[in-house]
Amino acid sequence: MEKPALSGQDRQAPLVRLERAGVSSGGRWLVRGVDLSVSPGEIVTLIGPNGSGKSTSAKMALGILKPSEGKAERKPGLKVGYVPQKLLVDWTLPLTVRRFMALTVKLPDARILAALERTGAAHLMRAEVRHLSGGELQRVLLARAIAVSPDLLVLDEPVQGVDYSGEIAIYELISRLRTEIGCGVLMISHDLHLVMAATDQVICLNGHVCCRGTPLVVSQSPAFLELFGHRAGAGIAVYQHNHDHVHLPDGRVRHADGTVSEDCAGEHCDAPHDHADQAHDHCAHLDQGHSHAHGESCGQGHSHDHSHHGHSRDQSGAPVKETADAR
Ligand SMILES: Nc1ncnc2c1ncn2[C@@H]1O[C@H](COP(=O)(O)OP(=O)(O)OP(=O)(O)O)[C@@H](O)[C@H]1O
Repeated sequence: MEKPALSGQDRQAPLVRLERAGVSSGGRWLVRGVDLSVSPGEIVTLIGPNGSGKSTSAKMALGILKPSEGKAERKPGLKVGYVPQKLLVDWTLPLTVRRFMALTVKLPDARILAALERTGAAHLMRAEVRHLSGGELQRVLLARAIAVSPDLLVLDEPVQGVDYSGEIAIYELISRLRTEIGCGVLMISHDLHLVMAATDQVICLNGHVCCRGTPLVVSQSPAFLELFGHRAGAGIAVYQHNHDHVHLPDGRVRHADGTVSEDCAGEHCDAPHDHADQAHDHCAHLDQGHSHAHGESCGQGHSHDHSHHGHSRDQSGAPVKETADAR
């Protein structure tokens, strides 16, 4: 494994950086020419079809795979929390969440509980892992990843086996964890239908970097549309909330059309909170698992334009298969 080369105390320095990195195996390139960096507090999402090199790129970033060409650099002493795509667990054996959390890293119960509390899974501490639902398992895996107080979270398909509303809740959770912990996040998403708007950068792979940018830029990029078809571009939902009014410091309200009034009566907003962010990523009620159609009021005291729609997913019902927890 190569040595981390990033010089390190600057908090804004990238936690991890790939430069023109590629891996070849058995005489063929698995992925090539990958440039990416993740800084503290930043979320970078890798998308792309099956076999496009997402996991391979993440493994180069983690140091599990050494690039055959290009560079992979990590901040010295980098602590990584990893949610792998697949787990090596014998599901015929009883295994409680508590034991599972401490399988690869020795963790005191208090730390396990605190991590589970952060992901809304404290009540599952004594549950058997094999009995967890898809969403519960992902919360437990996230808890296990954050229990090591990571600088960087690497999440390989963190919403697999999770239904639509649960998927939004998990994205909300990841976004909140990033803010609370201040870690960087490198996320792999196979799902092209719902990309978290909190993502600072989406990198679309297809054996090489096909396009990159903000979620909206990528969803409209000709390379993305060519790769996935125009239907994917039309169906992709960037999960964001576009508030339709802004509460001004003097208490008045500026509406989407630029007019200003004394209040926001008629806009389903009885909570005088700040709506100034036009695409923020937090809406606590979504953690309770419900969702809204585009432009629909959430009925939770303020009005949103919820842009998550056009979604479908393959529900295998068997979120965890086998192999390779590289933590
Ligand atoms: N250890 C390996 N040896 C040889 N080939 C590999 C190895 N790991 C992955 N590959 C191949 O490399 C390519 C990229 O695989 P990778 O797992 O990175 O894709 P991915 O985008 O994460 O796919 P998926 O969405 O299906 O998980 C695939 O063609 C895969 O078969």
